[in-house]
Amino acid sequence: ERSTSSFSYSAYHNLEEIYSWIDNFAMEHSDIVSKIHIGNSFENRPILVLKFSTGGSRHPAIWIDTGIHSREWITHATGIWTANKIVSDYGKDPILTDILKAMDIFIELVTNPDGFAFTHSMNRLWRKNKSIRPGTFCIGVDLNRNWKSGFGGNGSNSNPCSETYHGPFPQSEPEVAAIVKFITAHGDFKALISIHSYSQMLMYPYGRSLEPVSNQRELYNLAKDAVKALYEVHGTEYIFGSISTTLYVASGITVDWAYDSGIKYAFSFELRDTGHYGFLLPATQIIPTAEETWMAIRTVMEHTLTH
Ligand SMILES: O=C(CO)C[C@@H](Cc1ccccc1)C(=O)O
Ligand SMILES: [Zn+2]
Repeated sequence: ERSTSSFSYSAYHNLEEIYSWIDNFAMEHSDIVSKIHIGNSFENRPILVLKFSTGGSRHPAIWIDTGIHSREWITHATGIWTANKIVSDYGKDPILTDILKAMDIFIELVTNPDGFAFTHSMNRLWRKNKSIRPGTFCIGVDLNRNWKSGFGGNGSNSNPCSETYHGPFPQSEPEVAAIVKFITAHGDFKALISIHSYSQMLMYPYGRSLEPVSNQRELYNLAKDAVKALYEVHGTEYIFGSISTTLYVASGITVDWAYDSGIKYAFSFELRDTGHYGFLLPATQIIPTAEETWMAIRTVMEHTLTH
C-alpha cells in the first residue's frame, strides 16, 4: 500500500522515519522522482537527494536544501511537504507544470543527518555536524560557515567550541563536500534555495560583505514578489534583503558559494517564527508554514524559468 499515505505531514519525524519516507516516496512516484545518494556524513550516514524530473537529458536545475542546521526541524518538515506538493500539483498547477517540463528540481531534505539524529537522541538544540578531529576538544562544524566563498571571514569562528566554527579548511566537512561535488559535476544549476529557521526572512547574497551583488536589484524585486506571495497565504510577514544588511555578516555560507559558482538566483529562507517558539515551533504550524513557503519558492522557480 502507498505507505506515504499513512505518513503524517503535520508531525515531526526522526531520521529513520524520514529516510523510509524518502524510499517509499521515490518508489511511489517513480515516474518523476528518483533518489540519489550523493555521499556519506561524518558518522557514515547516507546523504540523500530527491530528484524531480520529467525526462530530458540536460535540464537546467534548481537546488533546495533543508536541515543544514539540525535543530531547525521546521525546515525538514517543510521540505517533505514541498516534495509531496510537487508530485501532487504536477499536471494540475500550470506554473509548476511549466517549471518541471523545462527544469529539474533537486531537494536535499536532511543536509546534516548526524546532527539531526543527535537532536532526537541527546540535544534538541544541536546546530552543527558531529565531526571530531585530533586535538580539538569540542564537536562539530557549522555547515553554513564551511563553504569556500569568504571562508574564515567575519561572521565565522575559528574556535571549534563555537556554534559558528568554520572548520579547519573550506569543504572540510563531508556534508558540504558532497553538495559541492554534486552541483559542480552537474554544471547547470540556475537557482539554489537553502532553508533555515527562524526569523521570517528571505535573503540573498552576500553574507560575507555589505557589497551588493551584480544583480542585486533583480534579487531584491524577486524577494519582494516572493514574500508578497507568502504573505497572501496566511498573513505571515517576512522581511527581505541581502544577508549582511538584513541579518548580520556571515562568511563561508552556502548562498555566497552558490552565487560565486554562477548560480545567480541564490536565496536563504528563515522560516517561522520570530522567536516566540523559535526552534521549538509546534507541529500545528508545519502545514501552514509549508503552504506559505511554497508560494515563495514557486515564485523564485518561476522567475528562474523565465529569466
Ligand atoms: O541559522 C541561523 C539561525 O538558525 C541563522 C543563519 C543565518 C544565515 C542564513 C543564511 C546565510 C547566512 C546566515 C546562520 O547564522 O547560519
Ligand atoms: Zn540555520
